[in-house]
Amino acid sequence: MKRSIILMLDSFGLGAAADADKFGDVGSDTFGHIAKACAEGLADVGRQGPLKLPNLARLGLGHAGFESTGQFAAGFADNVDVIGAYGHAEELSSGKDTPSGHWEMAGVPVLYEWGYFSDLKNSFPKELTDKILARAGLDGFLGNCHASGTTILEEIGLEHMSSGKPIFYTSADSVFQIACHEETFGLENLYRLCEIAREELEPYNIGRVIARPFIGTGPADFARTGNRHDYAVQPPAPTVLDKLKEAGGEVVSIGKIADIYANCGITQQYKATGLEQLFDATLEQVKRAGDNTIVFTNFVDFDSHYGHRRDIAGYAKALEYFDSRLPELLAILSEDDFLLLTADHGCDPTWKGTEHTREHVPVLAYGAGLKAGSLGRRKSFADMGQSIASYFKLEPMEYGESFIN
Ligand SMILES: O=P(O)(O)O[C@H]1O[C@H](CO)[C@@H](O)[C@H]1O
Ligand SMILES: [Mn+2]
Ligand SMILES: [Mn+2]
Repeated sequence: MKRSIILMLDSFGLGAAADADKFGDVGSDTFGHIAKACAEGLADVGRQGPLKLPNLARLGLGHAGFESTGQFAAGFADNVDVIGAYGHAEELSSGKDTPSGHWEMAGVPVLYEWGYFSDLKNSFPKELTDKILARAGLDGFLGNCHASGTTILEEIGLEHMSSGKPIFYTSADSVFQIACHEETFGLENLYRLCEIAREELEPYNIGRVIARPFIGTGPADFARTGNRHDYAVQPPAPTVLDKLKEAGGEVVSIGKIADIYANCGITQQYKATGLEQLFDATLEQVKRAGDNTIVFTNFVDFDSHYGHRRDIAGYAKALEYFDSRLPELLAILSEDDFLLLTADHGCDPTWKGTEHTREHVPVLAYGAGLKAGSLGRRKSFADMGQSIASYFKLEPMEYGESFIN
């Protein structure tokens, strides 16, 4: 029986990439810097002491980090009995965003430039926002800037509630984000507005429109909800998910995966909010999965709750929780299954600003006849897509080199 389980630890980078200078990210290292802060006692909120990830270490995380950066992350050493095949990968895609990382991992790098709204203030062309507002029957909007999604709610969330004007904001990513209160503005109204924006953004080559619903009564208790919805454009070519679907296989999306691939190549989807629910849903779907199935989960919290929020202790605690659940998954895998743990970009919580960081990502592979040991530095995330194609005996992808025979 052939089944591939992909766990995407959103933003869990493994050290700056060779081209990090183009992004202002030289020296960034999501994993290494979290481990360092933990070892120095600087991440003792809700957890304590050195970063402990024994199960990820057995899959080769510490070793992959060593090969990526030239040094073991604090608390990780080579005296671990590694059971997995481990490596790290460089990104071919031009951007350090979520769709680029996911699509490349599935065999389709993004070699063109996305459109960006690069002005920090007055970020959106008036022509564009006028069209969106007219179609939505709204007489104005707030924001119009680069922002952190939680900070902007503290600043203008109340004004949004009293005026009924949606909050439009962006970031260094190719995104158009709309934050609205779930009750005063309404979730369905927000989704409708995002669909209009998606259509009007067509000429701007923007990767994603993101609905950012929130609840609460004021800055002290505003909270974004799990009803976030991403409206991505379609990948530029069929990914390995499309190929497996076409060949009659099942591709099970858990969490944001279906959104990120614009539903392309997905045959079943399950929503879940938070690491615990996402892990539970993954286990449930792995138990149900038959032959020729991919179960693919995006663990978004690492990125959205901790990386972008520059919350080092929160990130460390989340990693430790994730690690503690891994034995449950390993226990239900059979020898033939192909487990892959990776990331889509970095988001170093010790770094300046609130954006992603251009980093290598881990490639932790287990099962599928793979021998324990190093896979080295992979030239593209697409090596994972190519390996999945090879594992399922699909036509080879255009990009990537398989590490599975
Ligand atoms: O600050 P928040 O709203 O979490 O936004 C972040 O999340 C977006 C999509 O992942 C990124 O582009 C970044 O802007
Ligand atoms: Mn991401
Ligand atoms: Mn992000």
